[in-house]
Amino acid sequence: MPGLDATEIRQRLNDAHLYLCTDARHDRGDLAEFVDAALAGGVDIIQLRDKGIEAKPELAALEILAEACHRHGALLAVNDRADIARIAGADVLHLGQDDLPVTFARAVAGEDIAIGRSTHDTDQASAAAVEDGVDYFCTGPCWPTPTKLGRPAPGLELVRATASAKPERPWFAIGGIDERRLPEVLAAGATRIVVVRAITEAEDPRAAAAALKAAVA
Ligand SMILES: Cc1ncc(COP(=O)(O)OP(=O)(O)O)c(N)n1
Ligand SMILES: Cc1nc(C(=O)O)sc1CCOP(=O)(O)O
Ligand SMILES: [Mg+2]
Repeated sequence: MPGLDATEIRQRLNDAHLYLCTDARHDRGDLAEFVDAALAGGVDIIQLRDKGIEAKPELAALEILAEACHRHGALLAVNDRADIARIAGADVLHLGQDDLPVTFARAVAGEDIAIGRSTHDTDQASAAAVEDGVDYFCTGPCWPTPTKLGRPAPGLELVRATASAKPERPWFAIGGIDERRLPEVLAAGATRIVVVRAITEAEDPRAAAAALKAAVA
């Protein structure tokens, strides 16, 4: 499958509103069906986030995600690992504050990939809004979340501060967001969101994604 170039990826990133992180669902064995449903519901970007997964199963899971993303016109994202992102032909690499520095990650992952940054306070968000090589950033957690245990939550105050700063780069709110809480996130000024459990744990992932997408887009 031919990959998208950097300009197309950035354009799609700019148009994206709903970003999903999922693990490889080895416990359920339904990755292909799950991602197909989430994408059919309107997810714009899917990240494989499976902490501690070995390279071979990670690449196998990414092959499933890549095929589904291609079919649905969505972006494929890899968490943490620039080498895996490059081999998998991912569109996006997501890096946290303690992950690879962006210059090293870009040297490994190549030019035709967008790089995202996690931020947890206003200094980090302001830096990510202008840092060379960064294409988008996330602010969170909006609420404490079992998906990222031990990460203190700056809450919606960080969303408000980021929205007031009017960054030129796309940015997403993350952490504890679900359909019930989404109106508060939007009222705080976010126009793009990242979710995990709101879709991965939904009985009907397609309906869950569609409800979030309708509210956020
Ligand atoms: C889209 C998106 N936003 C934030 C994160 C969190 O990244 P990080 O802080 O590096 O934590 P881990 O996910 O690696 O545990 C993310 N992965 N994706
Ligand atoms: C992976 C991750 N990163 C966060 C951050 O703030 O950077 S919050 C988070 C987990 C979000 O999961 P859920 O939607 O299940 O609450
Ligand atoms: Mg990380």
